[in-house]
Amino acid sequence: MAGTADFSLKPEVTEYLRSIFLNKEMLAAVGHQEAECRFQKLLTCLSHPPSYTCVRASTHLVPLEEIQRKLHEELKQTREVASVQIVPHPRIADVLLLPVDGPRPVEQLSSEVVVGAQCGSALLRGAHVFAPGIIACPKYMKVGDKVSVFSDLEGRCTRGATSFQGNKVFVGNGVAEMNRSHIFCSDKPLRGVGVRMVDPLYQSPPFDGVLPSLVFLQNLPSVVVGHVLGPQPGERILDMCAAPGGKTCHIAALMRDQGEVVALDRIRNKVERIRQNAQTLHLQSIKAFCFNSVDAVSDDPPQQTEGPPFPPESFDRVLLDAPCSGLGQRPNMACSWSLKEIRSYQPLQRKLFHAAVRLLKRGGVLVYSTCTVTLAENEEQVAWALSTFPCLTLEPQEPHIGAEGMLGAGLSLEQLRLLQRFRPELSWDQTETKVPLISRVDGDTIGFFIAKFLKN
Ligand SMILES: C[S@@+](CC[C@H](N)C(=O)[O-])C[C@H]1O[C@@H](n2cnc3c(N)ncnc32)[C@H](O)[C@@H]1O
Repeated sequence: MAGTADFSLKPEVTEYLRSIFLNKEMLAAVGHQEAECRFQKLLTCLSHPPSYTCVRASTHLVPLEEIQRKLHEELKQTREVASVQIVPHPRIADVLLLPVDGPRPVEQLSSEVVVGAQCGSALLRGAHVFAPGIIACPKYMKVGDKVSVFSDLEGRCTRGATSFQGNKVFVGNGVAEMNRSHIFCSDKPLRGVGVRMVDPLYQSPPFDGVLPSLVFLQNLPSVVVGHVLGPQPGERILDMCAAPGGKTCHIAALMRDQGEVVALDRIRNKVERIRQNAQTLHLQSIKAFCFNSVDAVSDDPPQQTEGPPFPPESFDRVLLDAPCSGLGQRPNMACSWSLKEIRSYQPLQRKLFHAAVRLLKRGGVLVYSTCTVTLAENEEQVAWALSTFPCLTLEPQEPHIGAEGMLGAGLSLEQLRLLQRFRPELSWDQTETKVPLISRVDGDTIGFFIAKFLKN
């Protein structure tokens, strides 16, 4: 495939991931060759975007067909998108899908701009190059010049360089909106678009600010989480790690904004984002607080305030969308984290899990989710939870459109069947570009994991 290479990781992290995907249980089940092949496909597909953009529609405000029509009109009129296909998801009633065009045959130019790996990943999702993301550009680059944009995978390019021969990947062509001197020699803080992408490797519809109260950009597995939690009008729900509030808002919408959704996050300015998103989507049942959820449960007599900490058994349902190593995110061309950083999440997730179980009422539902692919943060956490909390049992999930849980953590086949792991590597096939969008969507997602528990 033209353009992007495999997901670039520190060698120790690649080896760690390989040991997960080639674990003993997996090798016994599928054999060495198939396990290795799946692992290689995983590394490749993580560096490419899914073949569609997923938006969650505000069906608590307006019927889906009307949102689909409005979105169509809006993209055609204000964004001047000539033809746009918008398809409702066949099983999820509040999801619209828009195909991404790519990888497109784009010819490389002689003038090169180099950006950081994070910026490069954003370009694959349809962004333009913001000036602070530019690391190198031609010596005499001026406004209006046509340039090819490359992503520096290993962070080796020197800021201000005029060229770069290291490990880089082509992400498309654009037009400079700033001179080189403005980018590298200005005293003022750099702002704004430095290169406008006119011929990106992947073309997705420009979404920023489109129908803000009616459509919300969200990965398909993240939308599935809200449905699996199954919130009902009038209930009291806790979202323990909520910012920026995508799932919080979905939960409130599924409850028709009746009841209470308590959203906690440890980072203050991120909590503000939850409030902004709730306001934009006209949701009043959300109460957001800045708080460390590890300490969100207290045996002290209840305070008069409505915020945390809360007495045990305060909530009908709890969502623990845990902070995680994020290795399922797509497209992601490079991750510079050390193995120590990747492995640091399991203990934190367990502390959060303890609080989650205590805060949940008996008969209540706990959903645990991550956007990563490791066993340590997914199936191993489930095995640990089932042995640590005898009151918990695994529950079937609806909808269940992803794969089963992965072998390797000692869970039974029956238990694995109750888990939902989105595994893009299982259906990744670079030759099958003609398969209709609707047959591809459920397999072509970010890497994601969902477990649903009942507290007995
Ligand atoms: C995976 S993100 C959540 C995404 C969010 N659920 C959504 O759908 O928009 C994890 C969040 O957990 C927050 N976080 C990390 N540790 C936390 C803690 N101890 N207590 C509360 N929030 C925490 C992070 O700030 C981050 O916003």
